[in-house]
Amino acid sequence: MSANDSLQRLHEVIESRRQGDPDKSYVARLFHKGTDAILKKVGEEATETVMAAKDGDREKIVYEVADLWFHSMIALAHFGLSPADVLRELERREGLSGLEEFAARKAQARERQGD
Ligand SMILES: N=c1c2ncn([C@@H]3O[C@H](COP(=O)(O)OP(=O)(O)OP(=O)(O)O)[C@@H](O)[C@H]3O)c2ncn1[C@@H]1O[C@H](COP(=O)(O)O)[C@@H](O)[C@H]1O
Repeated sequence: MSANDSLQRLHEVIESRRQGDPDKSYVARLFHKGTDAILKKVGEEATETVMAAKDGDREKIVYEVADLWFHSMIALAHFGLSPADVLRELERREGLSGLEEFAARKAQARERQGD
């Protein structure tokens, strides 16, 4: 089973909870609470990831990144998106140097300011 398949399977479980019972499903509960609650969890898990990394705790980093990915996937689904959309964007960037992309973006911004 590839990483893509695992993410897609989790996405399908998340989607299946959209109209679920908030008393029986954590995902359904978060969908029910809405945008702010979902984004708050993404923020919390990102912070916890940073804290685990600052501690250099490799096991905790994996645990917190799993929480972060999971809650980010709920956020994606909430906005009608899926992991496939993110993977497509990462594939689009393949072979594109981050530094070159940054320089091109800066040049574009300078051109816009000159307009
Ligand atoms: N991968 C996960 C997953 N990761 C984390 N969590 C839950 O996310 C919650 C929030 O994590 P926290 O660390 O913040 O825990 P907390 O301290 O209880 O939360 P707070 O009080 O801080 O808000 C916890 O209750 C975790 O159990 C998850 N809950 C569900 N899944 C997947 O989603 C599927 C559907 O879950 P249900 O919707 O509950 O059926 C499951 O089968 C799993 O595959």
